[in-house]
Amino acid sequence: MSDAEVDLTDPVLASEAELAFEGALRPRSLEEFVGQTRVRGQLQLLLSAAALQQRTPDHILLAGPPGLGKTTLAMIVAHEGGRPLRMSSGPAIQHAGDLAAILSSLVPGEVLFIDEIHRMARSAEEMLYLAMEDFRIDIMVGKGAGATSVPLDLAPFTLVGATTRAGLLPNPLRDRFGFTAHLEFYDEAELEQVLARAATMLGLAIDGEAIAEIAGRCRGTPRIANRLLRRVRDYALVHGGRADVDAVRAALELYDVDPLGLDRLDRAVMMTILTRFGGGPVGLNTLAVSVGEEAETIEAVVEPFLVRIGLITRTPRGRVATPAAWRHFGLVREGVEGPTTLPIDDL
Ligand SMILES: Nc1ncnc2c1ncn2[C@@H]1O[C@H](COP(=O)(O)OP(=O)(O)OP(=O)(O)O)[C@@H](O)[C@H]1O
Ligand SMILES: [Mg+2]
Repeated sequence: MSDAEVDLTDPVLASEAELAFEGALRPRSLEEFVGQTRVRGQLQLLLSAAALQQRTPDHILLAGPPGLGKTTLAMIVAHEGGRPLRMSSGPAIQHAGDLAAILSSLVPGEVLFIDEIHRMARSAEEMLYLAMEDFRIDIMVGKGAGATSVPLDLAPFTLVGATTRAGLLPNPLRDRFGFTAHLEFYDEAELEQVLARAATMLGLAIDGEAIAEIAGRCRGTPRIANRLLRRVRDYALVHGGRADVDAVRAALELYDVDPLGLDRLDRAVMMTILTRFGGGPVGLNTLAVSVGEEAETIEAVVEPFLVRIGLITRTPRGRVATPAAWRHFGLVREGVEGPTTLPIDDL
């Protein structure tokens, strides 16, 4: 998702001012970047080796759900190497010519960030293969029988691609990245660090218990953590109280964020599987139509988190609700004996 767009699937909508603030909260170095220990180590090695040999680092693909730090890492790659950064996105590259214009104007060593790279035009994708491999493109001059292709040398650059749907990238493109980083959801301890850092930057006095409560409810996602923190700040401000655990609970209830961090769309998806399809299996497209949302959003935004917390599983025949899901929503599957509700701690 590009940072210019407001994420409509987010539990708490962001205003423009808040998007700007999100930018200000971005860690600027690998050292400041919380969590993703594995990816951080891998990136560190790749960047240090390139620096030692004084060459441009290999191309990097960053894959994972929205809000886990892909754009942030792309900026860090440029910043750590002291390289200029050019930002573009798949949807902005609808013709090979759009890409040729960008590639031919890169300066040596520049980092080219293409967000949502899976949404780039096919013709541009093919141009990119050659550019990534040989730092060269072929430009077509003229039309019809008289058309000729003219090779154009490019400055060496590092491509950083980001995608929420690595599976949609054609193999030839995926294979040309020297390294693919799969970003994972953050655990609660890491999210607490993200929140503590953001609270300091916001000048918000908040206690550890309140931070832990938010960390447990932000879908393993730093972007959501930062947004929920701002809603808690608002709540404390308006009610003239402290940003304590009561303020967190009240604010998050107001914004429909449940104790597991599920937002309205997550719950709509779960309730559809549970009540309309008897727990599944249900196919992705059927599910998307039933909740009135794009299949891509369900697959990239909603599903990874529901799978991760064990509420659904993906099977070849479709999505299936787990026993934990029936319990969380206090429902009983038809034909199955059992208690109607269990405390959430049992999940
Ligand atoms: N590891 C981290 N440590 C601290 N803050 C982080 C971290 N990762 C992300 N953030 C915060 O979360 C926000 C969202 O991160 P970012 O924009 O990089 O996500 P993204 O993966 O590019 O999302 P999208 O797929 O929607 O573009 C940033 O403003 C940043 O402050
Ligand atoms: Mg991004």
